[in-house]
Amino acid sequence: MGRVGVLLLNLGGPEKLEDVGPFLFNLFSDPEIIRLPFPWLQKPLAWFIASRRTKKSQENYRKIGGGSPLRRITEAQADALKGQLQALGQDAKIYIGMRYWHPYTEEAIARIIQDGIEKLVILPLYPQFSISTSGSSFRLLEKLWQEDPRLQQIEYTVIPSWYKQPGYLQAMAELIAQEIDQLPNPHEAHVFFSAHGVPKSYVEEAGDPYQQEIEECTYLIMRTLDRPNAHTLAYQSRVGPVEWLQPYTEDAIPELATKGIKDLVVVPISFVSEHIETLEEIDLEYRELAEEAGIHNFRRVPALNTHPVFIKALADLVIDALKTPSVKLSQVYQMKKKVKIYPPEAWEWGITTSAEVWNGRIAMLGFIALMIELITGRGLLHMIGIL
Ligand SMILES: C=CC1=C(C)c2cc3[nH]c(cc4nc(cc5[nH]c(cc1n2)c(C)c5CCC(=O)O)C(CCC(=O)O)=C4C)c(C)c3C=C
Ligand SMILES: [Fe+2]
Ligand SMILES: [Fe+2]
Repeated sequence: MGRVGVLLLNLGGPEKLEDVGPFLFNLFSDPEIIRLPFPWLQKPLAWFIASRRTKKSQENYRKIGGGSPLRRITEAQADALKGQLQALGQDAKIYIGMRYWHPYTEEAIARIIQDGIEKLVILPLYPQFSISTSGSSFRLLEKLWQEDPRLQQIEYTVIPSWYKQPGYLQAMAELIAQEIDQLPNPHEAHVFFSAHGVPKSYVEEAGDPYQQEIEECTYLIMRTLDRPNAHTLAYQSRVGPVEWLQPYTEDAIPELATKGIKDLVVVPISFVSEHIETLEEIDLEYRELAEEAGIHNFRRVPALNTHPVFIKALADLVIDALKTPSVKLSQVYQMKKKVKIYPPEAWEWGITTSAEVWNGRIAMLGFIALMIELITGRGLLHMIGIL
């Protein structure tokens, strides 16, 4: 085998408070995060939503130490994975490609080319597939592949999702068992899975397999845990006015309290690293909500981070992927076959590489100037006689 690389895909997070605004702009510029019927609206709307959200989001990042720990944790996972692969006799270079912040996917790809990688495994750090997460990174990669003939020389394979991997299930079950056993009445603990939500239309209209994969994953973890405890699945972190997957975590917690539940073990299920939604939303907001509702024993299961059983699971995934026939980026959407691409024409125009963010800002300024001109009846276009 030639030179082997592993590309870990992740979301990225603002490292400092001043990164929050541009990070949110990148996120909302993604047509897989806000699906609009008119692609030209994407950038102006991204700017509008990002600027309205920045202050609130900064306050949350301030509460967890002034920035996201995601880069640091992902780098630690990459180091641990490299070591584990080496122990299994597989040399590989590990690359980190974030979707919305540094180190960007484009930077990782540039280094993969520079290093002369001949065989590449593409591994998203999301156990379950969603259009809005792994799907978005795969689309970006597809675009980069189409644009660069040097990438077409690389033999690559994609791991679309891996929530059934036994080592992953084992590591999750171990962490849950540890928390249950620290409660005064372990058998009464209610295991509360809190998944990151997505808009309901993603599942019902666009065919996102995310909900189904989350439900199956929850079932498999409970089976691996093999305890008689009751469990619930709910969805957290809703953004915007549309309906998201239900039940919402913030409704499900008080409802469990009304049923007399006093001991809760909260399991973040859709993400493998600590991030703002575990450290702020669950640890601060939901804990307070539970306390007010009368749930006094509230424990949160830590994210996997560099849990050795989890790192071994990632290494096994890589080694298996190198042995089996390759999966192409264009096949992923066929495999997740219910997924409809919406709107189709958005992909001609809409993919936002982080390098294009400046174009977006210029487009946004142009749009604002046009709006001002249409409202006031004065401006450049009137001066040159177009309006
Ligand atoms: C599997 C995990 C995730 C899914 C699914 C997901 C969908 C999704 N997210 C937003 C909007 C936001 N996400 C934000 C941060 C964020 N999201 C995830 C994971 C998933 N998102 C992570 C790990 C993080 C945080 C990284 C970190 O900094 O630690 C944010 C920014 C934070 C905030 O302002 O609250 C937004 C906004 C949408 C709209 C969406 C599905 C369409
Ligand atoms: Fe998110
Ligand atoms: Fe979120």
